[in-house]
Amino acid sequence: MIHFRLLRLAGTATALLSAIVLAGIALSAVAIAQAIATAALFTGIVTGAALESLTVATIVFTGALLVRPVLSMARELTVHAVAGRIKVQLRSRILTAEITAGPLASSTSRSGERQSLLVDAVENLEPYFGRYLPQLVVTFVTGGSLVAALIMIDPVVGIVVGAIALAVPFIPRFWDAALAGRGEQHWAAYSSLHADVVDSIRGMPTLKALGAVHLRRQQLSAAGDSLLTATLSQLKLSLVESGLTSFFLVAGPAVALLVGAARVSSGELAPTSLFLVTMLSFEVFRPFRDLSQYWHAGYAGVSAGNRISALLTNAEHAGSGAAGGAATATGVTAAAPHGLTSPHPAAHHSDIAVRADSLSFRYPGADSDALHNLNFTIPTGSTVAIVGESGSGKSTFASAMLGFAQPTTGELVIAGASTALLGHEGCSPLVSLVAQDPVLFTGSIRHNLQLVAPGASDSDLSRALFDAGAEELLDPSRSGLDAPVGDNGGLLSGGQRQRLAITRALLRDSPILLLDEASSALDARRENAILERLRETRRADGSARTVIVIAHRLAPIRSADLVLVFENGCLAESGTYDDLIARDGVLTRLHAAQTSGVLA
Ligand SMILES: Nc1ncnc2c1ncn2[C@@H]1O[C@H](COP(=O)(O)OP(=O)(O)OP(=O)(O)O)[C@@H](O)[C@H]1O
Repeated sequence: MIHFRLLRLAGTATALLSAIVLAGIALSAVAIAQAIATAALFTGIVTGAALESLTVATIVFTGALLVRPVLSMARELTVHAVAGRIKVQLRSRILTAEITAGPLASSTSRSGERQSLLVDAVENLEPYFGRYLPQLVVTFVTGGSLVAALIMIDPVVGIVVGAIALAVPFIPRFWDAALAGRGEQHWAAYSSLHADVVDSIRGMPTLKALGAVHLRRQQLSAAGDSLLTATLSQLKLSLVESGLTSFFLVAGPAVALLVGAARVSSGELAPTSLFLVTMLSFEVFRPFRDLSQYWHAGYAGVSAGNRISALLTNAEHAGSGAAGGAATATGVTAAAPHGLTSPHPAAHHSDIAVRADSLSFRYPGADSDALHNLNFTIPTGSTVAIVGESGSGKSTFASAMLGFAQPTTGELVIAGASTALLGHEGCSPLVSLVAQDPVLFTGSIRHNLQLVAPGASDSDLSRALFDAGAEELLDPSRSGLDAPVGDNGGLLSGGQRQRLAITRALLRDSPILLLDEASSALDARRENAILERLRETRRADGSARTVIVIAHRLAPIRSADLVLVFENGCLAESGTYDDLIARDGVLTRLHAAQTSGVLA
């Protein structure tokens, strides 16, 4: 089972795999030399040869005895070095793929499943690359050479041994498909259980609050049973395979001995050659025996490798769209295909921060657009509010701003450059997103802030906390910047978490700050005060920052320079709050619904 797709996963370590193969072949060569010396010694003893004539055989035998452990150690070290390198490379490729694919791709798969792919699937590939694959090559090289040698000594014994040796790896190929299928089932059951456990741990407070712990326990227990069934079903088939392989491995040398003895009695093989033929026959099957220990690693590696390959291939496809003709936001230009707006050196200083030009976006597999034919401009330095009912496309627009949701048709231009050309890599320095439920990392306030601004001084951090209205976090009685935030900010209130996330975004100093319900945990008065402060803050170079606020609540949008009202993915209306309310359109309806309590 050499899968070339899997070989590609080994990346630059493929060449190093040959070092393991060479060490394996060297070990086999030493074992063969030892076998030949043993045969010579036996023959010498049986025929009563002079001791001096056995000196060479004795030296070879002893030398092989000493060299074998050294070579074994060298091979083990190479296996660990190569496998370690492959794992590091693969994990880094998977993480890069995850980052490139962005939140849209991850929203269609479970985080626990992705976690088991990153940890367990990569771990499963270690024995595949480090043991199974090199041993496969060693087995065919040494087994094939020995059978050829046996044929030269005695064609009949050689052909019989060759035929049995061929049966060992080929007979199991009849149920390859069944084993691969069960391997897939096993992996699916394993990763699903893993994902359920991750979900349960993450959602434990919710499960307890809902009184659903018992039900969840039952579901986990059922998932555990499915995994057990899948494991046993795979194990049964593996055991049949191992049994058959073991039979051939024992029968092979025995048959060689019988055939050799028959050839001796018929006078076609010298009795003294029988020792050599028997010893060499044992050596033909020794690498097969080693290989049979790694059958399981082979199947497990193929199932894991297939999943990793699929993920990487999907990411490459997804990435090729965004990265096609990509240019960095630093002004490196590329030819703009299909008339897209290409980045230019003045991109950061454009008067227009954002321009949607007949922008439409449809999620893969959806039957309607999440964003439909949007046309508007957002001037640089302005504060803009995007409002709309739930599901109207506000967060999808935020994904488009970050280069994750690439326009299905039309164009989204940020600071003079098309997001299709910028890709996520290019959009990221231009747009800092703060989501409603931001992720904080275990550690101190300083640790979370310096994640984006490693060189920022304490006064920079304090100013940013002030600008985000989070100055109470500097309270010395709470250890100030060194105060721990807890697991995902568990030691902070919802509003403090959100303001710390806004501070983090401010420290990135990007031209556009995008707040997606980022202050929803605050009361309206405080939310307004923070937005006012954000309007006043300047970037490090003194230029005005464009602030885009996605809001459910109407209170924070009253003072916005421009309000964009989304409805079913379309731009229903736009203007200042007062103009729109005076127009008595969609915003008025939203306003009325909110004040009457229909909308939250
Ligand atoms: N990952 C996704 N895959 C498929 N469809 C999606 C995905 N995310 C959102 N949608 C759909 O796209 C439409 C717009 O969703 P979006 O999240 O942008 O709305 P929203 O205005 O931000 O809503 P809310 O105010 O509730 O957050 C909805 O119909 C939603 O069901």
